[in-house]
Amino acid sequence: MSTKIFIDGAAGTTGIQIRERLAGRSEFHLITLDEAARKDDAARAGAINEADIVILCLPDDAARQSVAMIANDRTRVIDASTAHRVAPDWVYGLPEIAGRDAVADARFVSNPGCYSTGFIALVAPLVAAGLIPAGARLACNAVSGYSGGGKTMIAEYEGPDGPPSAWRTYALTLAHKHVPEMQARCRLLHRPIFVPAVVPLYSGMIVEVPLHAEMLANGTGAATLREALSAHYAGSAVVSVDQGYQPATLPVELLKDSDAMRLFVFSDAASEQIRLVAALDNLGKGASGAAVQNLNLMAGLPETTGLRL
Ligand SMILES: NC(=O)C1=CN([C@@H]2O[C@H](COP(=O)(O)OP(=O)(O)OC[C@H]3O[C@@H](n4cnc5c(N)ncnc54)[C@H](OP(=O)(O)O)[C@@H]3O)[C@@H](O)[C@H]2O)C=CC1
Ligand SMILES: CC(=O)N[C@@H](CCC(=O)OP(=O)(O)O)C(=O)O
Repeated sequence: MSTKIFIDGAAGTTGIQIRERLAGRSEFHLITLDEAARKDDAARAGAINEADIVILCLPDDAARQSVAMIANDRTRVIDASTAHRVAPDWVYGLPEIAGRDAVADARFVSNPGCYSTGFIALVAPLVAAGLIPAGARLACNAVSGYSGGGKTMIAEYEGPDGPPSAWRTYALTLAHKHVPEMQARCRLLHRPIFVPAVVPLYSGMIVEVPLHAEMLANGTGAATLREALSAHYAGSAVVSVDQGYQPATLPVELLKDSDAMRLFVFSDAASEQIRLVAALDNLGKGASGAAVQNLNLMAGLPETTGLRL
């Protein structure tokens, strides 16, 4: 029997990419609403309560509204929005950190933010291993393709006047919506300083955490960090850790159109300064690819089915 799926927000950027990844998959039956009904609350409530698993690809308030529409004890949820990412009764949908079984068994799964995926993948295993102290005051620089801002930013960058900028930084209030999940899911005592930027590329992402060796547990250098990350992600078909790869540059397009994520540990010869770097696609492991990976686990299927690896 196929699992009934409803994507609430299926006409949006993340929703469309999830539908593309599910096309032709006989394990799933997709419940759809036509254009006239897709924002009709009664129609959405009907679809939500008919579904076995609902994937929310909506703004935060609409996502909260969808969850409130559940009137049974059976429908399970994957929420791509920020609404439930630090909620205690939701499993954080980064199976490489939360655990595959936790995601597979969960009723409510919160899909991570795209930047948070890179940051948490780099930092959480190193904090857990005691190599980055929980009290470390971290910074995170990142660059994203403009689809990260959904339909509104796509319209801005693809409008008649062309892209508004070749590179622009933002979150200048230091209150970006991903910071709470970054801190909580890495078990850090202090908020990281988050410095994101957006470029005129549809999708792609680099997330970086610069470190001084003095910030780390005694004697920890780049090799130790790389070994710890390699051990943590051993056996993962989605997340890989590059061994001693030292290119001169790393383009934001590196993992464009892929659902995988590559992690790097760069250092100077003396290992006194280190750059932890994650490359992913904001719509791949950063959103739709991650949602399909979580969906596979929740449906009892191999986690990489249908992913672009
Ligand atoms: N883009 C990305 O890289 C990532 C996005 N996310 C998150 O995923 C969610 C979706 O983002 P994204 O796909 O980019 O956003 P989009 O703006 O591209 O799509 C959102 C969709 O939701 C629809 N919608 C809005 N309100 C309602 C409502 N009340 N009922 C039904 N549908 C509604 C919109 O309708 P309409 O078409 O009429 O505007 C639109 O189709 C957001 O919470 C976002 O933060 C998470 C990780 C990465
Ligand atoms: C380039 C850009 O604007 N990116 C978005 C984050 C995209 C993402 O991860 O979405 P959610 O956290 O909303 O789910 C931003 O910084 O707000």
